Amino acid sequence: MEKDLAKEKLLAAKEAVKLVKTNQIVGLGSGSTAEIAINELALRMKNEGLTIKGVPSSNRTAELATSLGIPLIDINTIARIDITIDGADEFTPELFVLKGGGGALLKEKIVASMSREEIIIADSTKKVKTLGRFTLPMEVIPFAYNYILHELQLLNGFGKLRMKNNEDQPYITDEGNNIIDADFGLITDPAALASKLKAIVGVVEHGIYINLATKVIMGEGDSVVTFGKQA
Ligand SMILES: O=C[C@H](O)[C@H](O)[C@H](O)COP(=O)(O)O
Repeated sequence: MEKDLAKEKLLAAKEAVKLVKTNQIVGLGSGSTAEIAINELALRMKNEGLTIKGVPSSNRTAELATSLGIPLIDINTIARIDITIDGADEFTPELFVLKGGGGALLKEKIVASMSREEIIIADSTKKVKTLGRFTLPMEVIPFAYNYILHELQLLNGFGKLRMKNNEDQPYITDEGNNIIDADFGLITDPAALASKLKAIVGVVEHGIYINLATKVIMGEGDSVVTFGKQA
């Protein structure tokens, strides 16, 4: 039977949004699954009087949250975020996560790093045994992209500069950088790869999350499955 991914995303989003308490500062993720959660948050505000302040992880998310009446707070005026709900391109049951398919990984990772709880929500196609089925997005300084593409080859990887949809121009992130999508095959040692990538000059950030996600909530069929310590 074909999976109903929209339903699985909605189930995961609803479950995650139940964890949000009134007066919390809430990190707002990016991407199609996170956007469902943002809509659900707005519904709880309207129906239950939930009061929150949101920290958006992308310009697009900021626009969506504002259009739904979710008040935002400047990330540089706060020390911590109580809870963040975000999507993922892949995750493992051990809570390694790969993100950045939508190009928002840098701000998402900053928001995640400031969050006491980082809740990843996903449909069941996102669960993998080992990261690497999806290419690994990396945010890079435009001046350095060609150098970085060569350095990735020395790590037995293959990178490609992401282009804008239907255009001959490189994709530009919210922070004015480029994205390289890198293929390393299956990533059997995410920590080792992560530190090698961070050591390349010009790499701003990569999409591997290690010790950042506190819980993954996955929709599967008609129910949700939770991964993580508090599962
Ligand atoms: O840059 C994009 C983000 O990391 C997204 O959270 C990720 O790509 C998953 O997006 P979606 O929920 O649309 O599959």
